[in-house]
Amino acid sequence: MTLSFKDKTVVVTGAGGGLGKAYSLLFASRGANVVVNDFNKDAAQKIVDEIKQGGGNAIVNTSSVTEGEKVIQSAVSAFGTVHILINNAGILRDKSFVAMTDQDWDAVVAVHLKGAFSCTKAAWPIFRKQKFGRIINTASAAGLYGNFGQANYSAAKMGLVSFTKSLAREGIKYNISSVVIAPVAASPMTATIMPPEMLEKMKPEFVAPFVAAVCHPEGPNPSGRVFEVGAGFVAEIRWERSKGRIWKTDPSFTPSAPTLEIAATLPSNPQSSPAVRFDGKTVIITGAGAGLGRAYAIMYGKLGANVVVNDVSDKGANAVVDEVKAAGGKAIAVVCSAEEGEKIVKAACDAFGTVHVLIANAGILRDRSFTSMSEKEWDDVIAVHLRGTYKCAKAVWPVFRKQKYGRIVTTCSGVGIYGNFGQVNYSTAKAAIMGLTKTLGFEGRKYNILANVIAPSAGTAMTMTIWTQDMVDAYKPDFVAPVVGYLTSEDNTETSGQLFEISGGWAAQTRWQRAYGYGFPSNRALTPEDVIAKWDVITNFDDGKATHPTTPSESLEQIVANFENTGSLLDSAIFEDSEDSQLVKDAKKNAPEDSDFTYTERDVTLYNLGVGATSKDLQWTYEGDDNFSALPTFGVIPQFMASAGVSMDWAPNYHPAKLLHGEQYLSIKAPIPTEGTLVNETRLLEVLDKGKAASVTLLVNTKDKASGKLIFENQVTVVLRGAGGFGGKKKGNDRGPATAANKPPNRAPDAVVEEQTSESQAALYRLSGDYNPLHINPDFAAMGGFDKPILHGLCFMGFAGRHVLKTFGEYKDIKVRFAGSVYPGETLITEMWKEGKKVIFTTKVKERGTTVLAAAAVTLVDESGKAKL
Ligand SMILES: CCCCCCC[C@@H](O)CC(=O)SCCNC(=O)CCNC(=O)[C@H](O)C(C)(C)COP(=O)(O)OP(=O)(O)OC[C@H]1O[C@@H](n2cnc3c(N)ncnc32)[C@H](O)[C@@H]1OP(=O)(O)O
Repeated sequence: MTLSFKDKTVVVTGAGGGLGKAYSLLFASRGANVVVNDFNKDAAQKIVDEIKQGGGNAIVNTSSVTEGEKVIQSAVSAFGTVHILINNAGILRDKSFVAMTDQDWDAVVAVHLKGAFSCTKAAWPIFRKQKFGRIINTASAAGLYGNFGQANYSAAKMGLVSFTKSLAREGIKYNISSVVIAPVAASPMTATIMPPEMLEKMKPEFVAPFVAAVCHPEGPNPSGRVFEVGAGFVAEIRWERSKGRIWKTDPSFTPSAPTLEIAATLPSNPQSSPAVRFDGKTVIITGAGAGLGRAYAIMYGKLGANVVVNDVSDKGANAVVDEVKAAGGKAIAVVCSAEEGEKIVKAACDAFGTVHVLIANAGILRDRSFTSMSEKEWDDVIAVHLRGTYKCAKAVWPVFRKQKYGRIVTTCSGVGIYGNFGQVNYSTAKAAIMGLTKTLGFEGRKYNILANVIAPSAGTAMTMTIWTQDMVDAYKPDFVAPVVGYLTSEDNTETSGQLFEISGGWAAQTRWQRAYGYGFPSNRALTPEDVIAKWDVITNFDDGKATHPTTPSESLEQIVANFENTGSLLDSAIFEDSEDSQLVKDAKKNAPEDSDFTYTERDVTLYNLGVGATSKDLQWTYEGDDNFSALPTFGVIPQFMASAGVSMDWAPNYHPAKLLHGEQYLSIKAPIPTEGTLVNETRLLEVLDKGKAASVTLLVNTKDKASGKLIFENQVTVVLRGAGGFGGKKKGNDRGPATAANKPPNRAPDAVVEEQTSESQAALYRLSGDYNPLHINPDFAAMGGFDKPILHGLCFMGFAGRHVLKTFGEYKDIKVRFAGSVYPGETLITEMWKEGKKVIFTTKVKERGTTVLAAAAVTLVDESGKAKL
């Protein structure tokens, strides 16, 4: 299936370069009408020109994304409607939090959050009416995990994650999907912060196909879900919550209560000693006039704190001040919006000298379906929650830094984590707070400032309207407060940048869980169809390989590792006729994703049989034999999947049926284990242009996984017939014994062994891991120019290796050139010449007189032929 976007109109914001450009070009190439939005008219025009030259339809739009109506109207005017909106526009104003200005904060929040809101809001009625709409929002690893120097950007980007989730819930009825991606791609924006070698590997063209795949009406429809995409790597990421802990919710539930498994039926919570206290500590709580804020204030009062009770309600704040005083604490009221962070912090310092703890708790609700949500309802919620949290954190930050102590708890919500119908504004603001807090967690460490974010559920004035009385009683704010108390105490010396869900005496940690995902080869173009073909892998959390990145750099690890992924022979046409075979599936388990190779005595026996050992040689075919061992040439087996996993697709005119094994060098560094787990390190050594053919040599070091001890070194050369003539280097480097000419001396051979292979030799040998159809499938062999399937090169090398072993004893290396092919059933004649520690040999096919192994030699462990490795 080739995805077409004919008759679809796509609006791409920030499309003048980078990702936006790649989206525009890809959608246009698949037949879509594209609105190339960018404030830079020339850049946008260039892209439109390029699209038109290619026969596509596109227009320029230069409106600001905060004027979404204008952006969407341009699509309607030119093309009648809009089907797909890609909210991609973004700016960076990176600064450490201490140096960040309100302008830096506001500009980033405006372009990313308000811009996405505004464009989506304008497209929404059109999507609803036509019952089709696809929205792509652009987050970032900085948003998912927080990032040093990006408090503004992390907040905005994380806000978009929940924006997407809430839109997904609202859009489902109208076939409007929204998906959020955290892309890693080179763009004019990232060019300022990444080295050129990395940028080269992170082409925006590796992100665009994913976006096209999920926007297509027949593509996967992962609405509300989050994906990390870059450098050919794609993985879904989702929330994962610990089972958590439950406390008995009686008066013993204090910040000093250690965790318990099951509490309700247990005695009161034991207390830590010394008990957590806040004597002499000043705690600011915003929105403390009622509900959660009030419960916190009273708890801190009881524990001896100076409490700064902030609220917009004069009455509420003063009543709580009285309650705190009654509970034993000192308190003042600061009546103002949480957005007036400086004022609150100044009042705290004036009254108590400094501040030690900030609980950013103030919030409002302006719930409304997205269709009816006004811009004011959006702005007000973002202002109180997000800007309020930012302003208070910002004001308290220099105080905390100076005294090298500070504890912050900010307030998210289950809605911010999971999204909710009718709360697009609230969920966005709440998630953005999470992004901000994670960044504060990073930036604060050095100054002993710990910042955590909580998602509490409690019966408050805000939830009263939607909860039953039973629920309100069971989920008292008092049952959230002790966890907040602990997190902001001196007892917490470690936990920072974390998210906790807390409710009714229960608390759990929530973190990202990322599917292991799929790495597409980073050396060839990715298509939307490729993405769809691997969808199950991209979204598989259940294969035991999911990861838990916690920082942007941990997130990048797999993405950067994919730079080296040049594809797999197993994924290319070479094995395509065996696609459904269980053998191939099993083989794939070993490589190339992880290059481990685990084997048992059964595998050793199977190999030995595959290269001609029989039940007459019990040491090779019976694991119960005292001398049971692998033949030395078994050393080519553990590395096979790793080297076969290197794609050759980049070679000009490459055809898998035309690939032949050209040479093999194996050096045995240690006695060969008869079972175990080895690990392979593969590296490209050489690509030569031999005129008609290309020759490619790889080096694979195979080590014992547990000890790291080197067991084998292999050098593998393949000849790609028909893939030469690309103007490459013709002569290779001298690689010592791996390239030695090994000419037989001018005398009759010292020994000769003759042995017939069986008709089923290749069928047996392939079970050791080389499932190349060239050796079993007559049609595939015909494509390669053979009348019938040929024997594996490594199989007849194994025969010859056994001939030398039987005649002259153990060797520590072997090198051969595959000079001709062998058909299963043919007779091999190995002629050998002993030259000191070396045995030079050649192998011929008796029936045709053809030399099939040339320039071949082994180095004996010892000249006597008796010594073992
Ligand atoms: C990374 C992947 C991991 C491994 C995957 C392996 C998958 C397996 O399933 C594949 C197999 O097992 S295939 C079976 C075993 N191999 C064969 O049957 C190939 C036999 N060899 C031939 O047919 C020819 O030698 C042939 C066709 C190879 C060359 O013959 P000609 O074209 O006639 O070459 P010639 O004119 O003599 O020489 C041209 C230049 O090529 C070099 N050369 C020749 N034979 C070579 C060989 N076997 N290996 C490497 N280089 C070779 C010559 O030196 C010459 O180079 P220059 O011009 O610089 O002197």
